[in-house]
Amino acid sequence: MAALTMNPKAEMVERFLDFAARGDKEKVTSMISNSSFLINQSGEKGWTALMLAARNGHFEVVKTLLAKGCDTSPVNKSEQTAYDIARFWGHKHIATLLCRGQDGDPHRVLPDMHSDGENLYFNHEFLDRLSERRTDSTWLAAKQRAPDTVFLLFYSLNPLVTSEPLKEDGRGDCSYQLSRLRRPSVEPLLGHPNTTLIFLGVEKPRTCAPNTAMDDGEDDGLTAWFALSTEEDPTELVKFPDPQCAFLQAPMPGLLKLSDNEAGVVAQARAVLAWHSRYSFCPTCGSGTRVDDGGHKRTCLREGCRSLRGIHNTCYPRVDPVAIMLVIHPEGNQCLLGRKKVFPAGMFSCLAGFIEPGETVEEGVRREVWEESGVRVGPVRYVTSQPWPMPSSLMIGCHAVALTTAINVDENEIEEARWFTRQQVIDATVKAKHAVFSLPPRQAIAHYLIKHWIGMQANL
Ligand SMILES: NC(=O)c1ccc[n+]([C@@H]2O[C@H](COP(=O)([O-])OP(=O)(O)OC[C@H]3O[C@@H](n4cnc5c(N)ncnc54)[C@H](O)[C@@H]3O)[C@@H](O)[C@H]2O)c1
Ligand SMILES: [Mg+2]
Ligand SMILES: [Mg+2]
Ligand SMILES: [Mg+2]
Ligand SMILES: [Zn+2]
Repeated sequence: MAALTMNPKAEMVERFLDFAARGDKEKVTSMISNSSFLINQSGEKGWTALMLAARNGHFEVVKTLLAKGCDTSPVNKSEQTAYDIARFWGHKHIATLLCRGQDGDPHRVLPDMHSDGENLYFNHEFLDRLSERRTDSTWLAAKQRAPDTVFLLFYSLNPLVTSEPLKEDGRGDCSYQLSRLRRPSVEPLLGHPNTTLIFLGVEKPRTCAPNTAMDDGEDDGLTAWFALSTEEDPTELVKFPDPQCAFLQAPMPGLLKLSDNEAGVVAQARAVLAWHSRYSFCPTCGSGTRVDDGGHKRTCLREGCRSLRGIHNTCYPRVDPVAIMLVIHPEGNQCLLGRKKVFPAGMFSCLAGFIEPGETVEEGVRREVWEESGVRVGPVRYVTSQPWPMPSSLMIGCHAVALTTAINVDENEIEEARWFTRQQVIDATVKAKHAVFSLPPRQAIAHYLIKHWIGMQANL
C-alpha cells in the first residue's frame, strides 16, 4: 500500500496525538516545550490530545496538558468535550479533574455536582431582578418614564414578537425576537384598568451601586425592563414599532424559538403574568386585590382579611415544582423513556410529574415513575433544574436507578414506555434519520438529562 504523504507539521501533530493517546507523559511534555502550538491541535474526527488522553484514562497526561494551559472547551465531531469523553468511558477521576477548571472555579469545591445545566434554555438570567427596588415606587415611576426603558407586551400571555432572529446571542434556530417597546408606544395602556405591569429588572452588568438613591431627573444609568399584559386585544391602543410585529399565536412552539437571553426574560415574565391572570381576587376571602411590589405581590383590599396577617404565600407568584427523571436500568446500559399521545410521532421523553405536598423530590420521582410506568426506583440524584413557564413550573431534573424492569404503563397519561439502549440513544442524538425514536427538542430539560447520561455535551 502506498504510504500517505503528510506535510511535516501534520506529521508532528499526528505523533503528538499518538503520544497523548498512549499516555507517554515525557514525550507529550517535551513536544509541547519545543512546539507550544501543538497543545490544542486536533486530528481525525476533531480529537485533541486532551480528548485522547481522557478517552484512554491517562490521568498524568491530562494533568500535564491542563498545567500547560490546554483548552478544555473544544468538541469532537460527536459534540463531546474531553470532560464528556472521560465521563462516557467511566474515568471519573479524570472527569473530576477536567470539570475542576481553574483555581478560581467554584466547581472545584463540589466536583461531582458539576453540570452545565446553567446554560439550558429558559435558564439565562439576562436581567438583574434588583428585587430591592420593587418597593421603591418613586424609582419605579421614574424608570417607567425613562426614554431607554424597555416594555414587553403580552396579550393572553403571548408576547409581541418580530419574526427576525436576534443576532447578538441567538443560536441558529432562534426565529423570533421580543418587540422591545418604548414608553410612547405603550402610553395608552399604562394605567388602563385591564392591564398589569410588572418590573422585571435591569440589564446587567450593574453600572452603579444598587442602593444609590436617584433624585428627580437624575439618571442612574440602569436600563429597566417591564412586562405589560392585557387580556383584551391591544392592537388599537398600541403603536407597533414595525409592521412585522405580531403576538405569538400559541405558546408552543413559538416560545422555544427565542434567543437564550430573551427566553430567560420570558421565563420570568410569563410565570408572574399567568399568576396575575389567575389570582385577580383574594384566594382567602374573594375580595378585590391591589398590585404591589412592582407586580410581585397582590394585597387583599378587605380590611381584616386573614391574608393581611402574617405571611401568606397566596399573595406572591406561585411556582409549581415538577420532578422530571431519566430512569436508568439496574445494569446501567438502558434508560426508560415514555411518550404521551400528544407527542409528535416517534418522540420519546423522560417521565415527569408534579411534586405533591409533603413529598421530597426523591419521593416524588419514585411515586411518579411507579404511577406512570410500574417501575420501582431506588437511588435518585439531582442533576439540574429549569423554569418551564407553561405556565409556572420548575422542572427539577434527576437521574434515578430502577430496581425493577417490568413496565406497566398508566394509559391515562402515557401511551407507551420502553427501555432504550445507550446505543439507541446515541443514534437518536447523532444519526437522527436512522434512529428508532426521536428526542425531545434541545430546549427541554428532558433532552439535557438524556444527553448528560450518555456523557455528551448536552447543549450542542
Ligand atoms: N421541560 C421538559 O422537558 C418537560 C418534560 C415533561 C413535562 N414537562 C412539564 O411538566 C409538567 C408536569 O408533567 P405531567 O403533566 O406529566 O405531570 P403529572 O404526571 O403529575 O400529571 C399531570 C396531572 O397531574 C395533576 N396535577 C397535580 N398537581 C398539579 C399542578 N400543580 N398543576 C397542574 N396539574 C396538576 C393534573 O391532574 C394533571 O393532569 C407539565 O406541565 C409539562 O409541561 C416539561
Ligand atoms: Mg407525568
Ligand atoms: Mg404522573
Ligand atoms: Mg402527578
Ligand atoms: Zn382577602
